[in-house]
Amino acid sequence: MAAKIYTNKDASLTPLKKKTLAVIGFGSQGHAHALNLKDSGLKVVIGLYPKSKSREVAKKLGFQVMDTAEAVKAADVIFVAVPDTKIAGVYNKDIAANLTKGKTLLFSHGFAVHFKTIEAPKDVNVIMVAPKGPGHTVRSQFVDGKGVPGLIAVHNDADGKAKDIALAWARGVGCTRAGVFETNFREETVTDLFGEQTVLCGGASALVKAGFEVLVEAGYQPEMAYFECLHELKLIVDLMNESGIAGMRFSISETAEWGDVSVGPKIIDAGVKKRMAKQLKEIESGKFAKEWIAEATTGGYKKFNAIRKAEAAHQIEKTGEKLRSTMSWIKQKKLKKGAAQASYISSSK
Ligand SMILES: NC(=O)C1=CN([C@@H]2O[C@H](COP(=O)(O)OP(=O)(O)OC[C@H]3O[C@@H](n4cnc5c(N)ncnc54)[C@H](OP(=O)(O)O)[C@@H]3O)[C@@H](O)[C@H]2O)C=CC1
Ligand SMILES: CC[C@](O)(C(C)=O)C(=O)O
Repeated sequence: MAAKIYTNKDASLTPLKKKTLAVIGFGSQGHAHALNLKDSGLKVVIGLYPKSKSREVAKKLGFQVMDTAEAVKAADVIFVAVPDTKIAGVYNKDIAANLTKGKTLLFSHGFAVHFKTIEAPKDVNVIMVAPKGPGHTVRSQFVDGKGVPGLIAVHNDADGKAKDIALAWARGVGCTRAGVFETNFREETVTDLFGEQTVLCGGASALVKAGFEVLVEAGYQPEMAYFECLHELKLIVDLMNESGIAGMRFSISETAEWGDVSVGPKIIDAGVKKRMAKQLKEIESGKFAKEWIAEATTGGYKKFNAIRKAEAAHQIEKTGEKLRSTMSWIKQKKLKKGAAQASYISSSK
C-alpha cells in the first residue's frame, strides 16, 4: 500500500491549542518554527542561554524570551532547535531535570536521539517534525502562503497523543500545506545526512567548484565559469523541482539534452555511486557521527573552522558577489554563522 501523505485536512491544530510551546534556540529552524506557530495562533516562548545575541532579535519579534531551563519548565512541548552536537550539553544542563511526565520533546532532525547522545525518560513523548528545507525557506514559504514538505516520526508515544501532536506542529509550521510523510528517527537521520553530504550540499558544491576551476584553469573568464556552473544551476534545479528531470529536459535545447544523457553519466560515473554507497555505510555505522561529535567537542571545531575559512576565500565567492550585485532581487546577505542567524529572516506577518 502506498504511504499516506498528510495534508491540512488530516492535521488539526487542536492538540497544541491552550498549550505552551517552547522553542529552544532561535537560529535557522528555531526562528522559522517559532514565527510560523505564532502566526498560526499558538502560544510560543523562546529558550536561550543568557549571552545569546538572538535574545534581542526574538524579543523584537514579540516573543517572551526565557533562560532555557525556565522555558522547559513552562512548556508542554519543547522543540530542541540547537545544533546537533550541542543538544547533549543543553539537554543535560537545562532540559533533563525539567522534563516532567506528560511533556513532549520535539526535534527537527533525529541525530541526537538516533545516535543516543541523549535518552529521554519513558513518560515523555519524543517526536520529530522535520521540514525538508532550510529554516529561512520554512519561514519565507509560510509567509507566501505556501509550505515546505516535511517528515514526522514518533520515537516514544508516552500518552497515545504523540502522532497527533506531531501532525499539529507540522500544520502550525506550514508543512501540511505541502504534504507530510511519516518515517522513523533512523530513516530520517540516515537519509538526511546522506542527502546533504553526497548530493545537496557536499556533492553539489564540490561539483560546482570543480566545473568552475576547470574552466578558469583553462583560461576562460571567471564570470563565464560562474554563470555556467553556479548561477544557471538554480534555474535548472527549479525546473527539476517543478516537474522532475523530465520537466527540465523538456525546457532545455536538444543539444543540451544530448550532452546531459550522453556525457553526464561519464562524469558522475559508477565510481561516484560506489563512493556514495561507502559513505552511506559510514553514516549507518555511526562513524560519521562519532567523528563529527569529536570535531565539534574535543576538537574545538579546529579542522572545521580552517576549512570554512579556505572555502570562503575561494575565487567563486568573489566572482559571485560581483555578479549578484546587479541582480537586486537576489538578497545581498552578510553571512556570519553564530551571529543571530534569525536576523536574516522575513519578519512576522
Ligand atoms: N538549518 C536547517 O535548515 C535545518 C536544521 N535542522 C535541525 O534543526 C536543529 C537546529 O539546527 P539549526 O537551526 O541549523 O541551528 P542554528 O545553528 O541555526 O541555530 C542554533 C540556535 O541554538 C542556539 N543555542 C546554542 N547553544 C544554546 C544553548 N546552550 N541553549 C539555548 N540555545 C542555544 C543558538 O544561539 P545563538 O543564536 O546565540 O547562536 C541558535 O539560536 C538541528 O537539529 C538541525 O539538524 C533540520 C532541518 C534543516
Ligand atoms: C540540506 C541540509 C539540511 O538537511 C536541510 C536544510 O534540510 C540541513 O540539515 O540543514
